[in-house]
Amino acid sequence: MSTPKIYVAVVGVGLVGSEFINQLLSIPPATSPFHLISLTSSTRALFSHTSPITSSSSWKADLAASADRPDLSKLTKELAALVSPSQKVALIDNTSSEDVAALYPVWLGSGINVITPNKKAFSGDLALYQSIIAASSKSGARFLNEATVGAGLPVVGTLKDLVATGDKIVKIEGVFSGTMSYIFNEFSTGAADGPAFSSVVRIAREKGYTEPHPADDLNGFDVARKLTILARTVTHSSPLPALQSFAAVQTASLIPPELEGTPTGDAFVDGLPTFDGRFAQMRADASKEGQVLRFVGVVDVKNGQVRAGLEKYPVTHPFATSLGGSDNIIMFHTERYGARPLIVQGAGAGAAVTAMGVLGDLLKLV
Ligand SMILES: NC(=O)C1=CN([C@@H]2O[C@H](COP(=O)(O)OP(=O)(O)OC[C@H]3O[C@@H](n4cnc5c(N)ncnc54)[C@H](OP(=O)(O)O)[C@@H]3O)[C@@H](O)[C@H]2O)C=CC1
Ligand SMILES: N[C@@H](CC=O)C(=O)O
Ligand code: NA
Repeated sequence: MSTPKIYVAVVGVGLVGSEFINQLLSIPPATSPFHLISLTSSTRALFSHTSPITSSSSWKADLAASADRPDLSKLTKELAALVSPSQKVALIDNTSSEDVAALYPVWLGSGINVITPNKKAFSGDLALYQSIIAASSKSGARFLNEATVGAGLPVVGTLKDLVATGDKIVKIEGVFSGTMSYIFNEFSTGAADGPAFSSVVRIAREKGYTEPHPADDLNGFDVARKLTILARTVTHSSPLPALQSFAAVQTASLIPPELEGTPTGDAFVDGLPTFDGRFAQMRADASKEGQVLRFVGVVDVKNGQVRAGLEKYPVTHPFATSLGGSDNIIMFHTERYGARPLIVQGAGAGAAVTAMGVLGDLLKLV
C-alpha cells in the first residue's frame, strides 16, 4: 500500500505565502507527495480535503471568492481530525503574526506538523518556545523553521547538525538581515557619498526584503530575533544562558527617535527622508577612515554575549567586498572548524528564496 499524501494547510498568503503555494503546486501532481487542502488569509478561508487545491492560476481567485472567514480554532479541529498514524498533516504559517505563533503548541499537541518562516514563536517568550518543544516531543509532530534565519540558506539545519554531532560552538557572527545587507551594500560602498538612505530603504521594501513593517528591520529586532533562535539552538550544549526573549539581545536601533512608533510601514518610509542627512554624515565619517557601515550580529557563546548593531569595517573586509544584494553571511566558529569558520552565504531575503526554505522543510516530512 502506498503512503498517503501529506495534507498541507497554509495560513498567510502574502509575499512568501503566495510564492510558497506556487512552488508547491509546481510539483507535478502525479509525483507530488502533498495535497494542498486549506488556505487562510487575514480575511478569507478555504478548506477542501476531498478536493485538493491544484491550480496555481486560480487559487487566489478561489480564495477571494470564498464565503468562509478565517477561523483558526475551526481549522485546528478540522486538521486534527485528519491526523492518524498513517496520515501526516502540516500547517505552514507564512504570517508574521504572534497570535498564529501562539497556536503552535496546540497544533503540535494535536499531531499537526508546523513549518514556518515566522520568527515570533522561536524568539519571543521562552515559555512559548519551551511549550513548543514539549508538545513536539510528546506527540512526535515536528516543527521546522529553516527559513526563520537566512531565508532559504541552510543556517538552522547546519547549526542543528553541528550541535547534534557534538561540535562545540564558539561563536556565530555575520550579517543576518537581507534588508540591512541590501541597504548598506548600496548605501555605504566606501565612497563619501551615494544614494539617500531613505531611497535604499524604500527599494528594499519594494523588493520584498523587509518585514511587513520595515521598522522591525531597522530597529534591529529582526536580527535580534534571528540571534535568539540560533542562541536557543546551541544553549543546551553550551554555557550560554537561554534568552528570555529577543528583547534580551543588546541591540542598537537605527530608527530616528522621532519616527519611533510610526503606525504603518507607508508612513514610516514617507517620514525617513527628513533624516537622510544623519545617515549621510555616518557614511562620510566611515569613508574618511577607509571604512564601510554594515549591520552585524554575534552570538558569542564562549563569552555569553548576544548583540546586534551597526559596525564599521575596512573597505577590504569580506563584509565590504563579498556581499551584494540581500546577501547574508553567517560564520560558524566551532571547535572542529578551528581557525577557519564554516561559512554560509547568499541571498537572505526575498519571496523566492524564503519560500524555497519553507518548501525544503516540508519535503523533510516525506
Ligand atoms: N520576505 C522575506 O524575505 C522573508 C520573510 N520571512 C518571514 O515570512 C513571513 C511572511 O513574510 P512576508 O510574506 O514577506 O509578509 P507579508 O506581509 O507579505 O505576508 C504576511 C501575510 O500574513 C497575513 N496574515 C497576518 N495575520 C494573519 C492571520 N491571523 N491569518 C491569516 N493570515 C494572516 C497577512 O495578511 P494582511 O496583509 O491582510 O494582514 C499577509 O498577507 C514573516 O514571518 C517574515 O518574517 C522570513 C524570511 C524572509
Ligand atoms: N526582513 C527580513 C526577512 C528575512 O528574515 C530580512 O530582511 O532579513
Ligand atoms: Na535558513
